[in-house]
Amino acid sequence: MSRTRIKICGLTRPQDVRAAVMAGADAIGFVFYPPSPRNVGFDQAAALAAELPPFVSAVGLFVNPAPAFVQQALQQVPLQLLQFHGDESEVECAQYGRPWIKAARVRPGIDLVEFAFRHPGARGILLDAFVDGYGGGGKTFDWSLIPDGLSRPLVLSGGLDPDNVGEAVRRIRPFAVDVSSGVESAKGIKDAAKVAAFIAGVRDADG
Ligand SMILES: O=C(O)c1ccccc1N[C@@H]1O[C@H](COP(=O)(O)O)[C@@H](O)[C@H]1O
Repeated sequence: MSRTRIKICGLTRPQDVRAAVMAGADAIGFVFYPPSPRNVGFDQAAALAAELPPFVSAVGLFVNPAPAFVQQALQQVPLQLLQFHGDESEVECAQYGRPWIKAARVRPGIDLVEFAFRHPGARGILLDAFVDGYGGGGKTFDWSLIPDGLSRPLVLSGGLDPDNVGEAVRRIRPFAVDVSSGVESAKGIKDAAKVAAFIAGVRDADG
């Protein structure tokens, strides 16, 4: 069984970056979306990214961004991956020439096979619950809506936490999991014990 990759998203403080790294996170996420309570500025994200050791990736999360905004982020912050969490098209996501993943906001009726087909350049398809405000809502979705054989690495997110992530990994066997709300004490403030418990839950399920 391969090791499920783990991204901890919405980091705003250096101590939270260190806690995620110490607990074994593979990637951390910076939210570049001003309406989010987890939004960070480019200078702030660059300082946080400087805390990262080798082989831990920095992911930039965007929601329907203006191209100049993404270009500026790329100039100031060493991002290994872009995460598009809005209504961006394949062309809009691909224009930066960087690896990217695309979030689908899952609710009954969505055709995830067709969604993946519409984003052939995405390195992975991230599945999140359909919530107001595009994401980070701490809400799970009906995992039975996930089709077999999505033909792309699947990143499972949406309302994951230390209590349910083991079941999620055992049932879905995603390539990776992504969490924000479920490891927080307040929005944008990570709880080191919850981060450690979340990662332990994934590792336990990996077997
Ligand atoms: O974290 C945010 O504030 C956010 C804002 C806008 C779009 C996405 C956002 N976060 C992503 O949402 C999912 C689910 O988060 P949660 O664990 O349910 O809180 C996750 O992929 C975050 O990266």
